[in-house]
Amino acid sequence: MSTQAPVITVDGPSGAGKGTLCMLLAEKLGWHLLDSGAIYRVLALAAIHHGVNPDSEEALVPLAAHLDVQFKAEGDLVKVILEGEDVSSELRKEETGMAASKVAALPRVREALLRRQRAFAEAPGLVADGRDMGTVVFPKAEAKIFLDASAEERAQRRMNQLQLKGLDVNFDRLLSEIQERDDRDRNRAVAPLRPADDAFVLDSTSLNIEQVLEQALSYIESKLTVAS
Ligand SMILES: Nc1ncnc2c1ncn2[C@@H]1O[C@H](COP(=O)(O)OP(=O)(O)O)[C@@H](O)[C@H]1O
Ligand SMILES: Nc1ccn([C@@H]2O[C@H](COP(=O)(O)OP(=O)(O)O)[C@@H](O)[C@H]2O)c(=O)n1
Repeated sequence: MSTQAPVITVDGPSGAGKGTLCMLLAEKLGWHLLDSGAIYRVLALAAIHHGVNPDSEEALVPLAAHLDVQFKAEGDLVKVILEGEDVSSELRKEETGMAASKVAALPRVREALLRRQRAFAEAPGLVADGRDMGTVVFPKAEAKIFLDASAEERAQRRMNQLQLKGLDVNFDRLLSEIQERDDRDRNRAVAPLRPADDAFVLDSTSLNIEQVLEQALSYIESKLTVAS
């Protein structure tokens, strides 16, 4: 990898707080942000929109290679445009996350998306959110965080988040969906979810967002000179 810009990776399971932490870090540092999960989610939506079988690696690879997606920052929000259509709200649905974890288990699909993800590493730096940012996409990243939390805490966070959006959600169903996705992400043959050997593992189960940010920043400051 010939990346000039420094990279901070944040990997971990669904609901651990990666997106929240990455947004705060990117804002504080003035760095770019890569939400790699959104790319897998967009691909899953593209497959659904085009009637492509989400189990067919053969059919998904060309779709992944030519994915027409734009991320447009609007204030605090990022609008996701797939083939000219705003798919931002469809993207965050749990069923889209589930479909994403199925397409993400296919090795050639991951391969087809590698270059697109690495292209985000531009000056002054990149904060990258995902499952394999520190292990596969940016193995030479300057700082690597693995953000975790118990499955129950993550389901509770997701439930609060969906309720705030006015959605009617069931805790047991959310918990089992999160566990099913965890199992698929952790046990796939390629780029499984796991901490990089040199990652700082941060368990946020009993930490609030400010405490997570504080611990992440103090780790990053020990690795880089830009965060102070
Ligand atoms: N440490 C924390 N304590 C409580 N809630 C949190 C914490 N970190 C994030 N959250 C909340 O949990 C929800 C899921 O966080 P998010 O950043 O989307 O997780 P992920 O990107 O890992 O799936 C959001 O509503 C977020 O505000
Ligand atoms: N770098 C990444 C990011 C996401 N993914 C897959 O995409 C799915 C959705 O990722 P996400 O980060 O948007 O999900 P949440 O953590 O927000 O629930 C995950 O369950 C993974 O299967 C991946 O395989 N590799």
